[in-house]
Amino acid sequence: MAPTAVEKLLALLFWAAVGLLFAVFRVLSRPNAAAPVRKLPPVANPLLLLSATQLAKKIRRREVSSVEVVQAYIDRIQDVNPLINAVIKDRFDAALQEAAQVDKLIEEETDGEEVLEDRLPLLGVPLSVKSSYAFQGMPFTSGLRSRSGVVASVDAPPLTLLKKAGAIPLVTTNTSELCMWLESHNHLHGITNNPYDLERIPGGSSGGEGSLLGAAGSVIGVGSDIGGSIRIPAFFNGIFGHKTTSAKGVVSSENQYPPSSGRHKEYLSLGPMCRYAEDLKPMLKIMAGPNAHMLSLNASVDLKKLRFFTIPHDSGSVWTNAVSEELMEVQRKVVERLEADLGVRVQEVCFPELSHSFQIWDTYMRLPDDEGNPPTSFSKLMGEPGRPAWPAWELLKRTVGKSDHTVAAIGLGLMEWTEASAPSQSTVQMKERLQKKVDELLGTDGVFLYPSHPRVAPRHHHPLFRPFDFAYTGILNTLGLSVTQCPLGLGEEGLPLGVQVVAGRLQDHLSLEVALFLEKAFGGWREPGSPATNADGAEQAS
Ligand SMILES: CCCCCCCC/C=C\CCCCCCCC(N)=O
Repeated sequence: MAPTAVEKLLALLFWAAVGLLFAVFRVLSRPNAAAPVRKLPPVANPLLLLSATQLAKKIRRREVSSVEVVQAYIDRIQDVNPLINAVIKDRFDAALQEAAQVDKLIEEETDGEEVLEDRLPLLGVPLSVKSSYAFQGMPFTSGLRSRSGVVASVDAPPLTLLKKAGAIPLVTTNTSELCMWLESHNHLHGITNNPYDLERIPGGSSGGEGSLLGAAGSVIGVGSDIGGSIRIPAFFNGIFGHKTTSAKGVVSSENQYPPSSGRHKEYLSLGPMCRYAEDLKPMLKIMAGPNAHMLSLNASVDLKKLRFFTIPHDSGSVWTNAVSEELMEVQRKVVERLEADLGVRVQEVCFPELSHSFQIWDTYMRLPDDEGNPPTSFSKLMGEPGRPAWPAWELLKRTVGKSDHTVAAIGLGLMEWTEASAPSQSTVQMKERLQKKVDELLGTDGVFLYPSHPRVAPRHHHPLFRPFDFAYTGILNTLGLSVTQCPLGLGEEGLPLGVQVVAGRLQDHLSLEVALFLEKAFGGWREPGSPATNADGAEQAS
């Protein structure tokens, strides 16, 4: 699968042009060295350091009231949001009223704690919601200026299920424009910052969720992922995120904006994002509702009996950056811990087809659905009803600061013009070969480790100059696998490290179990802004 001479030449020209543009960007956007470095305030309230599972238990036992927990999160959001800009809109007053009703219900409950746990497992626990989910009464904009003022009139099904389980939504959070970029920036709600370094990106498209969770402004949240939109923000913000097996609607993707079309329904996965690994499984169980049985979430998993593999990189794509040494090193440490603690052998494997991850993802994203309906074009989604946007015109307008769209969205619109009308047969064959190899490797008891991204959280706008690095996550959507993004401590610059834990289709219980192990072994989420975390830049990964 070595690149052809033509591909090498194209890549050379592309990277030379990008290098030039980047040099110009650096000159124009030189940071003000004299500006004080702003940091998040440390977490003062110990309630913010408990998992949703523990909070729900304490609320049920009346050791703490739901009002106290909700108020603690409101206070934290008010402290951190001016720095991270993760929240689009809050509903604090309504949430406090709902929390008071929860406390009253518990006060009057006579059926006992277990019945309550069974019926309402998240009773009284605060929740944050990505704004691509319809959330009744809240903005439903997907970062599009033309949708300013659009308010959802219903709840998306997974949100309905979480509310039914007793969770109390506090806020809706920012995304990239049309949820299709790895930086959460749009010209309606602004730019969201990474809580570990405000000059860096929180990832996207569920970047508002990632940032707020990383900042301890939320304990559980929900995201969506068609190319990495749960896992990239989970990685950059040091939290857990689960991309559910992509099998048409295990977790319903109804009432999302943009709505999925073409093959997107098959690759879009909705799933939980959270700070504590023990919340992943209960959340997913709730979000999947009647389909939860498809994921074997109740099956017990003996990690010692699993087969483990590690894939250190994408076999040398000419379009992605090389995986940094600190990320390679932390993945090696995971291998060592698995081998030492579980007595398993972790085998290194390599799939040359991964070097074409971007081409495979891109090709399959453009395919029609089973009825032959192609996906809605990006330019159409960018425009207004009946009036698609003209990306070239938008680019001209952007140069004079007059476009409603971000450079990333305009770039994606322009890229559509370069696409051939028929998919490349060699790419389709390559994907089929890769799918077969991966399915055989994983079976129903295999798990592999794969880098989440080649680098830790980049500085704002830098992904424009490395647009294909998301292929490390995107390829796993096309392959339809279950993937849990796990944090692994902080690296040299005080930024979160992590890895993707990948299991076969519908084997979500396996990657979720490995996440619990890795949280114990590596310490899970670390508080940004705490003196312990920030001493000399970082607490190193164990
Ligand atoms: C200047 C803009 C660059 C244009 C070229 C872009 C080429 C890359 C193509 C697609 C990037 C998609 C990024 C997807 C990130 C996650 C999406 C998701 N919702 O899961």
